[in-house]
Amino acid sequence: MIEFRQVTKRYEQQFTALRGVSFALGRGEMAFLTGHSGAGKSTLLKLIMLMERATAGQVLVGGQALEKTPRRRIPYIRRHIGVVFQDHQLLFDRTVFDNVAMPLQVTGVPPNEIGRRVRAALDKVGLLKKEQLNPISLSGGEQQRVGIARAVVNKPPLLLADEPTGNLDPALSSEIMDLFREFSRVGVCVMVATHDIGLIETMAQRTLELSGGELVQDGLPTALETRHG
Ligand SMILES: Nc1ncnc2c1ncn2[C@@H]1O[C@H](COP(=O)(O)OP(=O)(O)OP(=O)(O)O)[C@@H](O)[C@H]1O
Repeated sequence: MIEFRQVTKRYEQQFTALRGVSFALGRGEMAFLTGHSGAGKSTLLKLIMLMERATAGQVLVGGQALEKTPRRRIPYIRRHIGVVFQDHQLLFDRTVFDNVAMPLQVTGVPPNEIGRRVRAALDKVGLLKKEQLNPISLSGGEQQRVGIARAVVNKPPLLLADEPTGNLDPALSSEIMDLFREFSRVGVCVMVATHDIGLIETMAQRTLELSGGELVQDGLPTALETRHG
């Protein structure tokens, strides 16, 4: 689903944010992406979302090499990627339902189909009963779950999350991770960028670690623990 082949990203022809990064993540696979601040995590996610382009090497999403993607195709590619942010970027002037419906409205899905799909997404994150509330009245963990419902409402084959548990306590964080794991079980490829080593260690999932723009680890977190501990 995602493949990096010797990817290098240099900003403004000088600062190298990623250097020779190679890995592949398949359909239904889940992995954490970790590393110190400035290690290149956001840059890696931006390359997948086509918010930045690689300076060298190849990024493939769904088997397609992104460097050949013309600008006009970018919105189409992005529609196949669900994104979850730390601050979840919900709109507080509309209901939970309307927040989740947004990606469908912009692509012109008919209203009764929107209702069906939004409720299916809210059901998956356990928020069906809260569809008419304003997200401001929800807890931080619930707000993050609304963000996840919005990210998956299009049924994207790929789900990216950037520090999705940054503001949550450990119990809520592991609930959110369980949700991601469920999506991966039904075939979604999930990549979660996080600083939270404690969370990674409890999850026993494949972990890609960046350091100074290089991929220094790709494996289970026991290896990470040994290196850091
Ligand atoms: N648009 C840009 N122009 C120039 N340099 C940039 C740009 N974006 C990121 N960088 C630099 O690239 C490096 C990697 O940044 P990136 O945001 O990918 O790191 P990160 O691992 O996500 O960090 P954090 O965990 O703090 O978000 C940093 O040194 C950053 O300053």
